[in-house]
Amino acid sequence: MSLVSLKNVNKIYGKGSSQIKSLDNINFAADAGQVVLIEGPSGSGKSTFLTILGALQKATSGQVIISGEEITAMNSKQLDQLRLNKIGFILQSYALVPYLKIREQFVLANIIKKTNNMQQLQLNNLLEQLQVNELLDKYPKELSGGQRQRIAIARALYTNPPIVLADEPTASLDSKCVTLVGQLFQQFAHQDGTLIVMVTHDQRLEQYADVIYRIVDGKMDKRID
Ligand SMILES: Nc1ncnc2c1ncn2[C@@H]1O[C@H](COP(=O)(O)OP(=O)(O)OP(=O)(O)O)[C@@H](O)[C@H]1O
Repeated sequence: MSLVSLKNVNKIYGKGSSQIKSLDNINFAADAGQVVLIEGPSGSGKSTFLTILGALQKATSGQVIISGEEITAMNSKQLDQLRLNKIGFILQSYALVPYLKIREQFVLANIIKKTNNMQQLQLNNLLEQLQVNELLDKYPKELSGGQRQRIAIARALYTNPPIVLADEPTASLDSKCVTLVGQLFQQFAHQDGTLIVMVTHDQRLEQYADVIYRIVDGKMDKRID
């Protein structure tokens, strides 16, 4: 069984004449251990797709199945638990807490999700691999966009989620860092069985993907398998 799947999913924003069909009958499935890339032009529905796949918002119709559970009927508490235990998010906004030093961002993640997080040594290795290990005593505002982005990636991976959903994870990164992140995603997927789903404009990430889909005007096609 697939780790995540969407069946006949539609998403309509707005009402009446101002309606926008952001997702149009999407069928999608992905397995543990895959790096999946979703590309498409601006406004094509990529972020909408990712937020529905991550149970951050509901589809207008269709089924969303995460780890064998159909989420449509879940209440907000159940959805919170599902997201906490199963999904690591890498969002465009980075979602770092502005008044916490970088090391405290990880302490906070450990307070929110208490079990199955990385040991200190694993975290140190991860931060070193992403070349952000010297930044632990800084605040987010003292970092560049690319440094913040790599911290957000480390924080998402820190809790060992079976599913990582990434929205434009390399938008602020130079090519050297794209290589680091691409290799890291492959390592987590192929060695640890993590499912990585990323939506992006960044063609530099294509070489690290096992499967590539394209969304145009809310419709999804598989491009490379
Ligand atoms: N909350 C919302 N309310 C109304 N319309 C929305 C909302 N979110 C997205 N849309 C619309 O849905 C469509 C798809 O948007 P979405 O953000 O998913 O695209 P995208 O491919 O991620 O774009 P980008 O690459 O620019 O981030 C767009 O027409 C957008 O304007």
